[in-house]
Amino acid sequence: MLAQPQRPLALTIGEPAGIGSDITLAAWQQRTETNLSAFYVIADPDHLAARATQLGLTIPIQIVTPEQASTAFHTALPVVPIEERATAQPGHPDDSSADVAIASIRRAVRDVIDRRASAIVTNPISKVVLYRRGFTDPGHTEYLARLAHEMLGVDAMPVMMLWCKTLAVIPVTIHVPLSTVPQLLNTELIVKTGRIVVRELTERFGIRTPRLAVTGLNPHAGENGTIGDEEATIIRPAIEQLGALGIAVRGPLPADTLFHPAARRSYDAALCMYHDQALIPIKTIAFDDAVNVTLGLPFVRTSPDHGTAFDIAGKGGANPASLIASLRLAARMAERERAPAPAP
Ligand SMILES: NC(=O)C1=CN([C@@H]2O[C@H](COP(=O)(O)OP(=O)(O)OC[C@H]3O[C@@H](n4cnc5c(N)ncnc54)[C@H](O)[C@@H]3O)[C@@H](O)[C@H]2O)C=CC1
Ligand SMILES: NCC(=O)COP(=O)(O)O
Repeated sequence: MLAQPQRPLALTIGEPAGIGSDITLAAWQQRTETNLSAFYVIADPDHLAARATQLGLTIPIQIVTPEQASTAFHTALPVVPIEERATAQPGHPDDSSADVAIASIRRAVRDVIDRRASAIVTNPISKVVLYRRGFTDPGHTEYLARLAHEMLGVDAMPVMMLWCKTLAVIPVTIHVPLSTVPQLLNTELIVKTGRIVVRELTERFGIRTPRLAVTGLNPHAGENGTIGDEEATIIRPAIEQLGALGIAVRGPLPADTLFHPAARRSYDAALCMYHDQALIPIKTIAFDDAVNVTLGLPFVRTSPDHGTAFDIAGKGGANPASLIASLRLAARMAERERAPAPAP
């Protein structure tokens, strides 16, 4: 069977006052030397053009349908327009911000479900701006699962993974207050998360037998129960269940010694108990080009590891490397999805 031509990637604009526009323009400019697959950005074209002017860039912008994007991509930045008008100045989100960000995400999901796009790449949103508008999900990760249910009828458990070439980390609990982590952690959650990670590292990353390392929650992984008992009551039973499923898994391991180079070579992904335990190590070693991947969804979604960077938006200092890495990884994952399965 012949493979069909690759569909373009759908890129959301994110928070209009953030650096989403800056790094999108820069990524398109670097499309040849970074070997980018075609993408289109879902945005207010006038707002994007104004940002290019603010940055002193001369970049051709072409309004397209998703079907026209791959052809246009060679000579212009393809923009699929949304109805909502963005009015926010760099660094200053306004009343238009949340509606634009949400409309862009919804359109991207629609396009990937309707097979006009091969995968979704999201620019950073400002969570607090969305919350003020009544947005009830903690972030993209959970919102995309909600949209998968709303638009596709699929019940997905989304799993956040931050990935770079030498490390993959998964926060089992995500955007929750640290004080609630011990109540939210449970054996079933760790097992379900671990199973999704192993399935997707196999299917979407081509790792035949993924090796998991699981952190403890407490210092020194509880020091045999003398510094907390979550390792014994919650985490170790989860590791035993994952092991009984044939998964290569170790732990609970002290988190403070799990991320030096030699330790990192001993596993393919680290399951961590809370957000900062996972994200601090990867943002420390690879802030410029780590990628946020949502596992567990019925479509591919990646995103830069950083946020809206209001302090530098529109000023010319935004590094597009993490967005470029996100576009490249999404294209690779979508390509793997598209490849015909090997004969049994
Ligand atoms: N996927 C998403 O939508 C994400 C959204 N956020 C949101 O972003 C907002 C701001 O978050 P912060 O914690 O301030 O983190 P941030 O990543 O936006 O900024 C932290 C520091 O890194 C710098 N920085 C970030 N990206 C950069 C780039 N590409 N090039 C050069 N410098 C860069 C910023 O200028 C700032 O000094 C929050 O509202 C948060 O919710 C944060 C992470 C991911
Ligand atoms: N700290 C990572 C982050 O905030 C990304 O969240 P999401 O919007 O991708 O769910």
